Amino acid sequence: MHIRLHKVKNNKGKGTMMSGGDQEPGHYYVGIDVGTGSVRAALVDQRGILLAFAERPIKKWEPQFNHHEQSSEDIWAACCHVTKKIVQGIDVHRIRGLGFDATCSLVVLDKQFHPLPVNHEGDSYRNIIMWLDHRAVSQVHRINKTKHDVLQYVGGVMSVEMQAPKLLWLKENLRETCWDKAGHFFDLPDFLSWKATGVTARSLCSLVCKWTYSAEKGWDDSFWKMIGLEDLIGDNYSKIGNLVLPPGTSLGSGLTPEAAKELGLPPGIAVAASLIDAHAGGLGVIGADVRGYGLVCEEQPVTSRLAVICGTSSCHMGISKDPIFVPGVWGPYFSAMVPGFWLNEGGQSVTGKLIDHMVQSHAAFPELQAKATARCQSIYAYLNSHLDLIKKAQPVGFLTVDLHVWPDFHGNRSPLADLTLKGMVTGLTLSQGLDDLAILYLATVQAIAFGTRFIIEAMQTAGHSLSTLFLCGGLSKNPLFVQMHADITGMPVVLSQEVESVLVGAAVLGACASGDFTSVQVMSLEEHLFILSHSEYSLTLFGTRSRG
Ligand SMILES: Nc1ncnc2c1ncn2[C@@H]1O[C@H](COP(=O)(O)OP(=O)(O)O)[C@@H](O)[C@H]1O
Ligand SMILES: O=C(CO)[C@H](O)[C@H](O)COP(=O)(O)O
Repeated sequence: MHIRLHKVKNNKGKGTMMSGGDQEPGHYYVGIDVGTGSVRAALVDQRGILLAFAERPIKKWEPQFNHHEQSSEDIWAACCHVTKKIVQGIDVHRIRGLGFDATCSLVVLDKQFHPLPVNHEGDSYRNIIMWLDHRAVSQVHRINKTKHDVLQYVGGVMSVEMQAPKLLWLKENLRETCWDKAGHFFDLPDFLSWKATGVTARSLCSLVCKWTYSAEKGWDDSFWKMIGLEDLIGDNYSKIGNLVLPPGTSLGSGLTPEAAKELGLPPGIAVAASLIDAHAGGLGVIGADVRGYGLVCEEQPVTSRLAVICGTSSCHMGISKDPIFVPGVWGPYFSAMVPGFWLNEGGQSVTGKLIDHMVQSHAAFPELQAKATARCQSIYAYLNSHLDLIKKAQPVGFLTVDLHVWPDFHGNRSPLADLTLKGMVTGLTLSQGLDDLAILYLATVQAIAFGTRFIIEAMQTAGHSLSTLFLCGGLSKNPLFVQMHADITGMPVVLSQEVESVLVGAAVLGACASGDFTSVQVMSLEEHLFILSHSEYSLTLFGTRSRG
């Protein structure tokens, strides 16, 4: 069976400015999404429709193997650049709110809010330890050996990608140049809302998901004492956050005059407590209105949906009314994504990054680039059409019969929760041509999709009842990636017609903070189906093919 594609609603105004000609003047909201590789901004209207979009790459450093760093100044400058672009030519006084989402990277500032170095070189421009940084291996092993109760709420095992091991690494390795001088440790989403408002409040999303904060009980002093970071308890946790707000809450007096000037927005507009990027994507898609398309999830509670946010990494977000403990899957986190629901977050630490790595490091990559450029196609569009040609000779299921990839090139986040795992490829031959590259690419995509199936099976075994996937993020623009997820999980995959769903999630935060909407979960349609504020959400549906 081939992919079926239904446009179910009009994508009015996409990519254009609302001119006021055929539309009533209304309110606008700005969403800013800081991914691993770039910053994106969008102008979104009251119906959740994206009117303008801009993107800018951000810098990354890898000074040593497994050390990944960024700069908060570089990221803020990119936020300003893209925001100025999307508001060009519009009446900025119609903008009512601003929301940020970002990767869960660790930003370090001194007591005067100046950047501090997180590296042995003492380069304070590089003041961010990125989420995928695996420098704190020894620290996370020691943290896990404590078997402290807070670990139950991160899948039973803390990940090296969370903040506690990174903080301990800074204390043990950069005591004088960083730790002793530090005044503020922020998750990147919270750094951005502080930069915009001057308010140091943290989002419940960041602190619950990455810092062991409990929505019900707050910080646990005994954990920080047990792991040797008792100094963070002082001054009522002022360095890591003592005012914790639900995502979408309006912060202080809104956008400061200084930040307003830098972003090209009016001062005083509402700025929301932020979300981690995967959670903004989850919020952007999980509540979509799918009535009328014959999907099994139409008759099921929202807890039957799994949002999969696929960019550099993939994050698998499933919600439940009661806490579900899934070994090796992060959470359960209360109210960290959808208010009032528990969240489990499965993940694969590198997916887009793995595909890019496999393709770019192959001997036939220069040939691929040259051929794709000659056809004005992206390398992935070219590879997908090349696979279509090969498939004419052999059915797709047979192409990778002898070639298998184990995708844990950066450890396994879920459900094995083992950072020491490595990647593998079996079935290699001496062939180095374009066919070989295309088939290796296919095997990599299939391996990632099997990884998703593995996570889903762990979640189902623990008590989730999942039936439908909702994909978003850069990889959801790749039809092969989407189709393999449908084939290999045996589940239908729903895509939004608005491909920038993560940004819609960020703008929903701004809309909520503005007071124009009462909650990020504003409309209750039926007892078990809700939609977010973007009620005209448009969908593209992909059919399911049977396994094998
Ligand atoms: N049109 C596309 N086709 C195939 N892959 C894509 C496409 N667009 C983006 N990607 C892949 O998606 C990944 C980046 O996704 P994105 O959501 O932008 O990442 P991040 O949020 O981590 O910065 C990269 O691996 C990139 O190669
Ligand atoms: O840990 C995560 C979410 O909890 C994400 O993997 C991290 O934020 C990076 O996201 P992306 O792959 O979209 O850049």
